[in-house]
Amino acid sequence: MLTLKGLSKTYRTGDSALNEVSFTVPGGQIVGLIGPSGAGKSTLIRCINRLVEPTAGQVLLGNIDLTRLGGAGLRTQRRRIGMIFQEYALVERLTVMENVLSGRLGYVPFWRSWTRRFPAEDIQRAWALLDRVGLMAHANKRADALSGGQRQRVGIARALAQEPELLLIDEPTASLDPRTSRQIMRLLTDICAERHLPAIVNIHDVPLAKQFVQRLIGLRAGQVVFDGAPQALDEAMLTHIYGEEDWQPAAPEEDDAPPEPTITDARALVS
Ligand SMILES: Nc1ncnc2c1ncn2[C@@H]1O[C@H](COP(=O)(O)OP(=O)(O)OP(=O)(O)O)[C@@H](O)[C@H]1O
Repeated sequence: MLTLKGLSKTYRTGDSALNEVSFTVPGGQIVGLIGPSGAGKSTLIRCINRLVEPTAGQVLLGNIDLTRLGGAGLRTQRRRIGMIFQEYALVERLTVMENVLSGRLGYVPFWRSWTRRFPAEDIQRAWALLDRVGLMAHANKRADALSGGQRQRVGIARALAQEPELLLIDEPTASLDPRTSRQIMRLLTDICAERHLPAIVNIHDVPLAKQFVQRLIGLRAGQVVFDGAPQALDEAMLTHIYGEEDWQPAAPEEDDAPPEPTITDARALVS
């Protein structure tokens, strides 16, 4: 379980990016984080894994407050957080298997990682994960030979190889077509449920988020202005969160159906 208590961040420039953000994400739940550009979504994700130093507040993973840690303690606790990125962040010249195993690097002694000698149980775990994400047949391919959807599957398997207790997912589908985006969101929600993992997904595509997550949190100017089920997120609330900014993604190409003929068109056909 992840709990944020009064999390705030003011950058040195004076920009107040987060203002007293508090919420809890129980195991198995994916929260979709939405909001206009500059609302503080990336800052929130980065304050959780301490890539950005919060100005105030607590980040509790289980019962450990990550904001109090530094040095080795922080490094150890960061292993508990799996990250999944928009641009996958794979090592292109390494194989799929090697990329997945790199999720274990925080656990193996330096000399082993340097010689890429991973313990047998790590390799077994990596095979099981590749099976789960549907990439068994691609284990020995180089990452740069994969499609976008396959790369994101590697990114997911790598994050899981870490055996995380929390997933932070940043725009996982922003580089993917609509169909692949739905497959990736389905895989993520299934995996979180199976493993009882809490997750936060920063997502621009509100309709896609509404389709797959059980809970949405809307940020506006660093504050939580919506926290609830997708069904409760109506047009009025979306306008409140986004103001003038458009929350609709571009019309998906594959769903482009020919326009329904109007009555006038139909008459023209029979005349
Ligand atoms: N390194 C930084 N230094 C100073 N201000 C920053 C920094 N990073 C972000 N900000 C400011 O903090 C606020 C929140 O930015 P953030 O990137 O978290 O928003 P976001 O919701 O992720 O936006 P987007 O959807 O465009 O990525 C903005 O006002 C931004 O200008």
